[in-house]
Amino acid sequence: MQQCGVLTSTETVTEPQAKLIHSQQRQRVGLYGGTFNPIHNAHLLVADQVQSLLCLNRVDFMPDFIPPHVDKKTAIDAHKRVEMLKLAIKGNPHFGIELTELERGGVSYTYDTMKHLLDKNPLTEYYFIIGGDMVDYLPKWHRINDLVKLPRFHFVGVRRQGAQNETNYPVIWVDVPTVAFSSTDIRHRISTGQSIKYMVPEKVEQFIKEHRLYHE
Ligand SMILES: Nc1ncnc2c1ncn2[C@@H]1O[C@H](COP(=O)(O)OP(=O)(O)OP(=O)(O)O)[C@@H](O)[C@H]1O
Ligand SMILES: O=C(O)c1ccc[n+]([C@@H]2O[C@H](COP(=O)([O-])O)[C@@H](O)[C@H]2O)c1
Repeated sequence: MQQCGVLTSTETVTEPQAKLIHSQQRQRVGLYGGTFNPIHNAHLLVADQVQSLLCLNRVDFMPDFIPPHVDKKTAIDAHKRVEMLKLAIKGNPHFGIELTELERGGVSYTYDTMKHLLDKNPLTEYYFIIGGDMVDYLPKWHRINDLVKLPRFHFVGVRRQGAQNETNYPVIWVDVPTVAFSSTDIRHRISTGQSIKYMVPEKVEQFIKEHRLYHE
């Protein structure tokens, strides 16, 4: 079991120790960007495992406005995606929601988002969580070479079935049990009348039913 505490000392602190203490005072925040159309249990499992394995103070789910993927189908409106996120994370003190991309509007390029968040929060170290499919896609990301050079920014990769899960860009890989399904699978199951029980939190399932989402 990893210890995630902050260093304390009653003795005179040497410079390297001071630097260590200083670095540990920084907030370590995981950012989990996605369309979350809808959020599902694999997202929650990934966020929970990464938070605990990397000793992050918290993980913020960050819904995108227009996903940079050209081939992505239009998602349902942002308000409903956020409502489902709220229901899904309720009660977990390590989970939060970052709304900056919805507030900014337009295409949600991660470089633009990170420039903004890093400037706004100079003591925060960011860990941007991506699935293996997104890792494969990194060469096509907007200003990727500038993004990976940003200070206090790290990519955290989680392997995903069906992806190559390979890159030359710097990625901290975290071993998380693989769960194969996606939001696409869930939307498909709903539109064809199949059960999504245990694939999304119960409250999210209820919300989808009440609002007749994804029924086509
Ligand atoms: N089952 C999974 N295992 C690991 N990572 C996942 C999984 N599902 C989604 N992710 C990752 O979560 C992030 C947000 O994903 P997103 O909201 O697009 O979900 P999705 O299930 O991939 O959706 P869709 O099927 O609509 O593309 C991405 O980095 C994606 O790679
Ligand atoms: O900045 C980019 O070019 C870029 C390209 C692909 C994906 N992303 C981000 O990666 C996250 C996951 O993307 P998606 O398409 O799976 O929702 C989301 O926060 C996107 O904004 C970012």
